[in-house]
Amino acid sequence: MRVPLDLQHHIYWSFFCESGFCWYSNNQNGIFNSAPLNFMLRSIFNHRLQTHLAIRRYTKPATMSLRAISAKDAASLDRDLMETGGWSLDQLMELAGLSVAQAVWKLQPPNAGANILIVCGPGNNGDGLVAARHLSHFGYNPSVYYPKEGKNELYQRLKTQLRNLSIPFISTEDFSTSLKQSDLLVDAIFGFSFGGPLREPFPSIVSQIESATIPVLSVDAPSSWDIQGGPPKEGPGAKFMPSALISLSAPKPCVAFYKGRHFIGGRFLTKALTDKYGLDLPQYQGVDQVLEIGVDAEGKL
Ligand SMILES: NC(=O)C1=CN([C@@H]2O[C@H](COP(=O)(O)OP(=O)(O)OC[C@H]3O[C@@H](n4cnc5c(N)ncnc54)[C@H](OP(=O)(O)O)[C@@H]3O)[C@@H](O)[C@H]2O)[C@H](O)CC1
Ligand SMILES: [K+]
Repeated sequence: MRVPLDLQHHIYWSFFCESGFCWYSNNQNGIFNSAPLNFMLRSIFNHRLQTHLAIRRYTKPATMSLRAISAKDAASLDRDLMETGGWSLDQLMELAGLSVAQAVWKLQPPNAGANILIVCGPGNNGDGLVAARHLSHFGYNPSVYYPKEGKNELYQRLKTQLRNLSIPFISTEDFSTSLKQSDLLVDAIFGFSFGGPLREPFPSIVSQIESATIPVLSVDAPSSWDIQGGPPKEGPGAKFMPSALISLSAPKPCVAFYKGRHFIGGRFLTKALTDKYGLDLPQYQGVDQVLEIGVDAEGKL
């Protein structure tokens, strides 16, 4: 959500003054050691600091926080959508994947780096497969690493669609080279059904992503993180902090451990459903399938 220009001016000015206040505070034994000057500067900086804090409060809605949904409720919400809401899994994954592709665009339009590596997992977090198709149509050069394929025939159809667009599938041998040659990585390995320590072949994959120097966008949760408890205490993923995260439908509790840019996607919820699960209905703008939000999700868990 955009902050109006005049407000931005105030924010920059108050930030400047706040920085000045810190600089001034660190220089009290230097040129600012006269008592009247000291008092005058402190008043000015305090006034500006208060203005800054007031503006921060005023701008809070610009980085709105949305209530989080537990893994159990997220699975139940998906069942509601499909069993009583008239949705099919294909449709939900299509919109989820489209929002992932739009988040990539917002992070990095193709002219800023078009080589996108998408790592897909065996479950529905593989909506990265859908994102790969949209990214190709958006003008990117996506490639997909799909080390353990899911059993659902839907994934085979998605693979066919990607092959028909000549989107390359990367082999395990080529993964580390491909990682070095890419401009951004989409982590679509595990979402809200991940649990327990990583099983093969994922420990080494997560380790490589964790130490990658390119930006990473994680889908629904940083893969290897416990959905409730955040990063593992040790081992692969313990230091994994993707530069961006897109939560689908609603943030998951592990967002409390996350620092970085945060988007919400999956523009298919109704007010009745968000009310049932105690969630917020994101205020998407125009035709956008994705909305940037803050990271301080408030829990209803
Ligand atoms: N409403 C929405 O917002 C929608 C979100 N979608 C996306 O779907 C995922 C949830 O998909 P789901 O299939 O339930 O689960 P995951 O993709 O998170 O993971 C399941 C697979 O992961 C394997 N797994 C689990 N833990 C481990 C582990 N420790 N090590 C290795 N592998 C693991 C699991 O393997 P099993 O052997 O246990 O079966 C599964 O294969 C959600 O997060 C969104 O991204 C959809 O688009 C629908 C709408
Ligand atoms: K993920």
